[in-house]
Amino acid sequence: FNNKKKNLPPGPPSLPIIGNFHQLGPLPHQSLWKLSRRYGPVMLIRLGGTPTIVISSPDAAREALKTHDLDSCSRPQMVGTGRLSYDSLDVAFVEYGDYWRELRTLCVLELFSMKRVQSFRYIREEEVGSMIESIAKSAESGTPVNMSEKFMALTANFTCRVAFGKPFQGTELEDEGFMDMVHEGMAMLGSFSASDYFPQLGWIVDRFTGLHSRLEKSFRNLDDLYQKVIEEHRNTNKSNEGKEDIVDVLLKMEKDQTELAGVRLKEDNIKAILMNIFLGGVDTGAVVMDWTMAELARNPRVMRKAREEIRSCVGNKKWVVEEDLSGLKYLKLVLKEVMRLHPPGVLLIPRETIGHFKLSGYDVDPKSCVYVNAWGMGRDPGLWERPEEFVPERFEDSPIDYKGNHFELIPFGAGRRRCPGMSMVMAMIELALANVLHSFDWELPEGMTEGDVNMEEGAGLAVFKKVPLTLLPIKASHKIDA
Ligand code: HEM
Repeated sequence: FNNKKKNLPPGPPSLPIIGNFHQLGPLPHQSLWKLSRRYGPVMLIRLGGTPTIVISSPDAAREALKTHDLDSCSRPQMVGTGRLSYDSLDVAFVEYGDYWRELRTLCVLELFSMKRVQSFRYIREEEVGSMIESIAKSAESGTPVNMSEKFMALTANFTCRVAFGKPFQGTELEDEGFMDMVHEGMAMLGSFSASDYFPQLGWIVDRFTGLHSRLEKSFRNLDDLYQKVIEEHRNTNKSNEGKEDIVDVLLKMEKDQTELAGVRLKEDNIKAILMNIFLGGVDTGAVVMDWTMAELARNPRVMRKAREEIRSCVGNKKWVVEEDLSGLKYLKLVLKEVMRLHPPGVLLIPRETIGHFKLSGYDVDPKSCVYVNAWGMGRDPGLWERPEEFVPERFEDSPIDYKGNHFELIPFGAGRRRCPGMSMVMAMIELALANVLHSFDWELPEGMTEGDVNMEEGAGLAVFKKVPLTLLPIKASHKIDA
């Protein structure tokens, strides 16, 4: 009766019990985009018993994430995210409240501040340097490079050094299977657990399908890893003025008896924050670089133009350094175009509504789940000319950027839950790509043409290239000073 009085958003009919689950398919962002072409930019579906609003237009996204920011800024509490965040002690998946507000402030001011990003500059330069040197070996022997692997190792090394003070490659982190743990953790965060949607009986399904034990195993592996690193930090009396890693900062806060929402910060809070850094930072940065090189390999004109800009700006210097980056205008346009076509978090991180509000004239109830289809908006022919084509010039005289103010391009989200790691990750991505293009010319492996570059997407919390990208590096023909 109540629903009859409400003006609910349109949406596809749903089945009893499962709702619209059967319509999600292996790549839900693509299926939801197709459905929203039919039902409109504010669409209501049901996932099990959860009403879910799917937003697919910049106007509706602005309304939800800016006008009604406070009403839509919580997160749904899920089994996977709850377990891996030590019962919601993290910043990304915890529901809205005092704890989130205080932890978020701490992240913005302390952990991911510009000052902190700058303090990690030497790590970015060293890690990009070692990646370029390892690619140079393949160039010398004429061997194609698996770029997807290279970028993943780069972001993993960078993130481990930033957080733990040591890289992942060549340390026990590599031997203990750190990368597998991160990927499994990402899979668990992105998994659809039956308990989330069918509270009464879902747990039986989760036990039957093995999801429950997989999640427990993933939690235990990650927990052991954090524990070891925390103990190592406690046991070494290092004086690392100016070279503090994130664990150092968090342990200092614990020692200073820092409180979050009236509760003292403890080991579990530290571990939950580390989870956000690893599971938020490793895959996302790597997939952006991977998609960039794939698009450049398919579009030699763009590759040439980006490379020429870098080389004319940097000249004969061996390395592109951070001071050079502000001059690389075209590279920045290339990255906007990559974020348009390949935002890693295709549906952002789901929100949960707190209060009732009207969205484009429709009623949205509290406790509804909200997905924003950033991927769909990036490919909407009503918003972009020839949307499937890779044309960085479209941003040339446009004010649009990806920082959360232009709702047609929001790979980092918008509003109060916008990504706090943006500056940290973009500094790494720009430096790495600029050096990759400066040091080498890139060719497709023998027998391949531009049209053969596979652009299929693989399902995951960060949507990756299904087929890894392999390219042949040729040492740059221009003279580079040693
Ligand atoms: C290209 C790389 C990245 C992309 C595309 C990305 C994207 C996103 C998105 C879409 C959200 C949700 C925003 C919203 O709900 O409006 C988010 C949240 C978040 N991201 Fe990122 N992210 C990236 C890298 C990182 C890195 C490197 C870190 C940490 C070092 C990080 C930490 C976080 C955290 C902690 C949140 C939760 C914020 C909150 O709920 O208050 N992200 N990110």
